[in-house]
Amino acid sequence: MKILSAAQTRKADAYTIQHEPISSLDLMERAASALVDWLTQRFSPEVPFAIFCGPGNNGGDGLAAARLLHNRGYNVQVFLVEEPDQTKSDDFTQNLHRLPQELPAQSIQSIEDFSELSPGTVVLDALFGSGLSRPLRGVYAQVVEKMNQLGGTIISVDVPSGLFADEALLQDSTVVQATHTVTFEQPKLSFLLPSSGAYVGEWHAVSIALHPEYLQNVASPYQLLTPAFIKSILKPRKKYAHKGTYGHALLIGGSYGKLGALILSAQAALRAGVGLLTVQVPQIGYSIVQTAVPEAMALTDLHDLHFTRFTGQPDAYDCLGIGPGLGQAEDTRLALEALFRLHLPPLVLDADALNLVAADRTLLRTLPEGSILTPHLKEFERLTGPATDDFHRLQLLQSFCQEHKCYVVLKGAHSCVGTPTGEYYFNSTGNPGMATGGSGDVLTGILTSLRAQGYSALETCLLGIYVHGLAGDLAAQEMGQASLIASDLSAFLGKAFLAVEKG
Ligand SMILES: NC(=O)C1=CN([C@@H]2O[C@H](COP(=O)(O)OP(=O)(O)OC[C@H]3O[C@@H](n4cnc5c(N)ncnc54)[C@H](OP(=O)(O)O)[C@@H]3O)[C@@H](O)[C@H]2O)[C@H](O)CC1
Ligand SMILES: [K+]
Repeated sequence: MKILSAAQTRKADAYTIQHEPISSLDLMERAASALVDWLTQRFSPEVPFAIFCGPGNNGGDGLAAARLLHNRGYNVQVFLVEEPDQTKSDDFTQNLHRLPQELPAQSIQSIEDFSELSPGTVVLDALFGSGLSRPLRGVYAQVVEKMNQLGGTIISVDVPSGLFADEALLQDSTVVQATHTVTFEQPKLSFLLPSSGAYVGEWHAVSIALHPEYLQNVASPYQLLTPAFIKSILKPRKKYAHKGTYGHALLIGGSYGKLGALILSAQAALRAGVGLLTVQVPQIGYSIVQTAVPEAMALTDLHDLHFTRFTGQPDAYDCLGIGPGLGQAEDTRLALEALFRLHLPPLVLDADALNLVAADRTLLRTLPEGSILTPHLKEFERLTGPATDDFHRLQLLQSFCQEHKCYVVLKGAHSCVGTPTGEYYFNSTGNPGMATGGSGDVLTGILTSLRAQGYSALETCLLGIYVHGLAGDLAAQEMGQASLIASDLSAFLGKAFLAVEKG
């Protein structure tokens, strides 16, 4: 699913109005009824609504929704938040005139006009949407602060007021803290980024049937992963397959006290379908891995406690994953330097391998093309330096991937895959229960496994993050988020793949 900028959304509107054709007022009516359908499915007519409308078409949506809710028997109050002589959009004005007599719009021109709401009132935030052009000030900021203080349910129409759809927030901006955001057609880019996304609550995209031609042809570097798209990547298994058909992966990692990370990766790699798996561990890990992961073959390092030299044959493997529990000893760094000088199969680098690369620019310069790196925000910052905000971080992601011709899985609530050709893919699965030790090691195992099975680097990243998050969602449905641990992710991988196959 393409993520459109605010400007592209406006062009989509205009294209739809022109080519459907449909009047802008009727498109607003279509948006408002999609919003009201969403509301009436979740709130019964006993629930009172207070609808706060701004001066533009976001406010117009609010007015139209007020009328539709009122006509369906809901108890609605309408408030117009306005600055003196601020121009109103045409469709706003038309919908203001359409309000029934018994539903007067009350004007709020200063915070003193803000009357108390009855307990349990649901606030509908229709102040500003994709047309926000500057931070909220004056009565708008005061009303938003009051809304947030009420502590009740707030449903934002299209975008939480005060948030830009595709630009960073300025320091100490006033923004609605939404419980839910009902957005039209697609999520906005700011919904998928950590700091701005925190205001959105749960977002729900409702279709308003924007013209498909525009959506098909518009160019956007930003995509949100969908079940159908992921299903199109999944390769079906062949009847006459043998274990060699599904590749041979190698995982290097584990060090004193951190063997578990490597074991989690190994179990995940097997559950993600690789045909053969070999792990290289320090001497202390030999009997541990042979016991914990009997399906894996084991190589040992000469050193007792950590990785100091690759002891296998590179061309025996279809993908090499390195990093889980690796440690950052000096002789491990040297071993990585020597490894990068070999002719290697495709690489997946995680955790300590990333930190070693970040600390040594020569390692970064010799990073093989097409490698997959899986940093979390902190590890990424070590690679590129600090980002001023989430949008700046996306620029750093793009230039890093282009400079090093690599793929980066930037892990987070909506993990983002950066590519050497400048695209960004946002994940749509996963939950906060996955913020637990070892979750990243499982992802490394999945990615190494998929790459060894012959998926391209990009397919590996997209399918890998999707099933990793989906396994987490399926596990959380059974055990809740707090009790979810990394090994549950591997345990639910099979169900995740089955769910992807079903589509
Ligand atoms: N395809 C769709 O998604 C559809 C969306 N719809 C709704 O339309 C809004 C976008 O409407 P728009 O009128 O472009 O923008 P807003 O309603 O967000 O507000 C713009 C007006 O507000 C003024 N403004 C902007 N920022 C501020 C501010 N910080 N303080 C005060 N006033 C502000 C702006 O005036 P300026 O000229 O001063 O910038 C505008 O007057 C979208 O979000 C959806 O809700 C359609 O209903 C259907 C299709
Ligand atoms: K809004």
